[in-house]
Amino acid sequence: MEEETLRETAEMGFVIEAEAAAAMMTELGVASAPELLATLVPAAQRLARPTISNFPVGAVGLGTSGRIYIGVNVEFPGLPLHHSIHAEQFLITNAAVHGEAGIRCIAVSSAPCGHCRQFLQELRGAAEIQILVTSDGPGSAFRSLSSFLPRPFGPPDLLHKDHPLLLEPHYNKIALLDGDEEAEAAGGGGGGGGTCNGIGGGVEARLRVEAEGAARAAHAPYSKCPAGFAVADGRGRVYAGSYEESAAYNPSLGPVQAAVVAYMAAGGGGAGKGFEFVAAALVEAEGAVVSHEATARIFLAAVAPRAHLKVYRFRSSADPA
Ligand SMILES: O=c1ccn([C@H]2C[C@H](O)[C@@H](CO)O2)c(=O)[nH]1
Ligand SMILES: [Zn+2]
Repeated sequence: MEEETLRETAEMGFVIEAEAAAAMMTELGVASAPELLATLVPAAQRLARPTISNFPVGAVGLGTSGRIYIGVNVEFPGLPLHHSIHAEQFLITNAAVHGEAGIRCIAVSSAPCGHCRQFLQELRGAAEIQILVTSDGPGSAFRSLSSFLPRPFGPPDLLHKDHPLLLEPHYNKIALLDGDEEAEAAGGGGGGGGTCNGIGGGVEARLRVEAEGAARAAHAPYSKCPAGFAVADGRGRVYAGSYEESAAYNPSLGPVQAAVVAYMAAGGGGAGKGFEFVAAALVEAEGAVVSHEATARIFLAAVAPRAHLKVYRFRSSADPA
């Protein structure tokens, strides 16, 4: 039965539609959706990219829509460890990329680390998120996030209670500067027209539009510096991710990592394959107190050295939502 599950999950990738989840429950003789999550964890682990640790982590979460989202850890040889993506962060970002409104239940292969317990605080109703650790054995049960992290520090310490949280809609005001202003803002380095690296203007335009949309949707209430990143593969397909901040700052997930999640969730970068990025775009505020440009350049130099990066700026508005 496990082999069958593995095969099906590999076919369905990182998102399982509600109908497909129901069919899997019937096929596997599983009584409830949360029970199905635990059953899928080994298959999720097989999608991980632990190229440094060789320690695959798989996380499987149930969305309020009934969809199931998979998360895996992703490591990047040649880069500092803080560029790594934890499975739980991948799961939440995967849900965000697909417009999911909430995650209430997660099964994960090993105990969530402190950094992930903190990252999950960004979700509305975090205390009640139910987590099951499959390595705890067959008798293990779902337990609330508040039992994993009692007395948390989180969004209520810094934000008004009505402020949108992660996975809730964000409409940050982003109006890109035009080419000339942008060249000035970038010190002459980021502006100008034309195409680079043999990338068609159509792809370049889509990268800009997708990165801008991702910046509009970013959760950056602490720095007020929303940002979005988009990458294009060799076939002209574009994947975008939004910056996701944590109230505790360090567990924040950068827009570059979020775009990697979007790329992998769509089937890119599987085991044995590299990250075939040929071009990228970053959208962030001019003079942003939190900037991702240097990090994005370091990341691309290590992971996809041929990829050309264009940086687009917008004039920072006083109050991004
Ligand atoms: O909560 C956790 C703890 C660890 N890892 C990953 C990070 C790294 O890739 C590897 C070893 O720590 O496991 C996760 O994905 N989630
Ligand atoms: Zn973690």
